[in-house]
Amino acid sequence: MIGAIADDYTGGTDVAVALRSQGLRTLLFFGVPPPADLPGHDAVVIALKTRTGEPEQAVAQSLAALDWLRGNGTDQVYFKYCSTFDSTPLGNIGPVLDALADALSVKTVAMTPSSPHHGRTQYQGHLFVGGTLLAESPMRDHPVNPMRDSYLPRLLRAQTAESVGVLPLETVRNGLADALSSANDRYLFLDAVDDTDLTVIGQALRRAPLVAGAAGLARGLATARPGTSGQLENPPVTGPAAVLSGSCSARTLEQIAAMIRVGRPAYRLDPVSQNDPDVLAAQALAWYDALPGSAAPLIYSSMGPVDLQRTQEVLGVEESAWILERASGLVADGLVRRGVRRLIVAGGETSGAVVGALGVSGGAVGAEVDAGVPWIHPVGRPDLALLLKSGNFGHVGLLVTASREDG
Ligand SMILES: Nc1ncnc2c1ncn2[C@@H]1O[C@H](COP(=O)(O)OP(=O)(O)OP(=O)(O)O)[C@@H](O)[C@H]1O
Ligand SMILES: O=C(O)[C@@H](O)C(=O)CO
Repeated sequence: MIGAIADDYTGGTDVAVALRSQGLRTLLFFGVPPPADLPGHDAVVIALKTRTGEPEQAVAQSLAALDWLRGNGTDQVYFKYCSTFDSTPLGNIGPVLDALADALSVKTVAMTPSSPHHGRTQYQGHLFVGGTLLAESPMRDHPVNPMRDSYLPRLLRAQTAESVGVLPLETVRNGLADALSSANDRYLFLDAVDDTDLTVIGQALRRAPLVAGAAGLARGLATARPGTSGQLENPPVTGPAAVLSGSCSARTLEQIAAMIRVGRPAYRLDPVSQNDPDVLAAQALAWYDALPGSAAPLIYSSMGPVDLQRTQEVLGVEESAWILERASGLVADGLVRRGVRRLIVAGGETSGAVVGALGVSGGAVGAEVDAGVPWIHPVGRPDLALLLKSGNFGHVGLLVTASREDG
């Protein structure tokens, strides 16, 4: 069984749907699950909220997830980080990898954030986003972890004392097995620019106890698994929809503009004018209560880099994120109590706050609305569906279409 540990919640849904797409019956948990009788499955994803915050906590939670996975029949652990390698010089990818590799006594961990389905590719150790170097993509303005370098070994070396190397594309395509067996580096970034590369890598790594990367390599590993056995099915959920966004990623901003363009009611959470998250949330819910129509509304704090910098100068990066994440959780809870049945959330951290506030411990992976964006059917809540959208995922009209009455 493949057991994946994802460092954020939207990353968890992304890797879960990648495994599912290759026929693996996949269970998704938010946080380390309690002991339970699980339905038949071929893969488990434990989504954590460890991308940002203290490295010690990220390590402790990842090791707890590892213990759970080993106790539940996992023969291959996959550490899922972001396809744009979201992290800072303090971590948390390096510290978590060090801890997992030590715990599993692994000499070399092969990895790549390449995920061609999402337009991410690795060439000569450099990460590209839609053909643009990472550091020249909109990720350079990310609110919490701006990515200002594109060379993966340098990014990881800042986070670990272990050695880091690259397998160039030519070696991946001609001589991968030899290169892997003679590798001396603790971490090895494998170039991959298309799905065939990832399938070949997945085959070569099918017995590796620990592999890391984004959804692309998880898909490659899944293709190497024999005897897959169908899907866990969930009927579609109907009922009122709402969109909640804390993502400031470029694609989310375009999706929000599309919501506003088609005339959806929209309410902006502004932490500068109100820095008490409870009041901020109460005001948004009062606005929702006064809405006349039935069109799914948008509640958002998303803003472009210039406005964002201004907010962060006033409140600080962590404080503004904390206010908005707490407010988003309260708003989500209030919306569901008011009858929202399809809740669409943009942003990984924001999704973490929402899932926590709703007390959702996990769910089945349902229909994929767009690459890496599946509906999640929370355990014990057959009347509720969540769409947790990674910041840069989805077509421009995704928020509009997913929240339509027939979405
Ligand atoms: N107006 C704002 N001012 C300051 N911080 C904000 C604002 N809006 C959102 N944030 C914070 O920015 C962070 C956005 O991260 P989040 O993970 O939710 O989105 P993302 O990075 O676009 O998504 P993903 O991680 O899926 O790529 C959150 O912590 C959120 O609270
Ligand atoms: O890999 C990605 O880009 C996403 O799954 C993600 O991690 C978003 O937070």
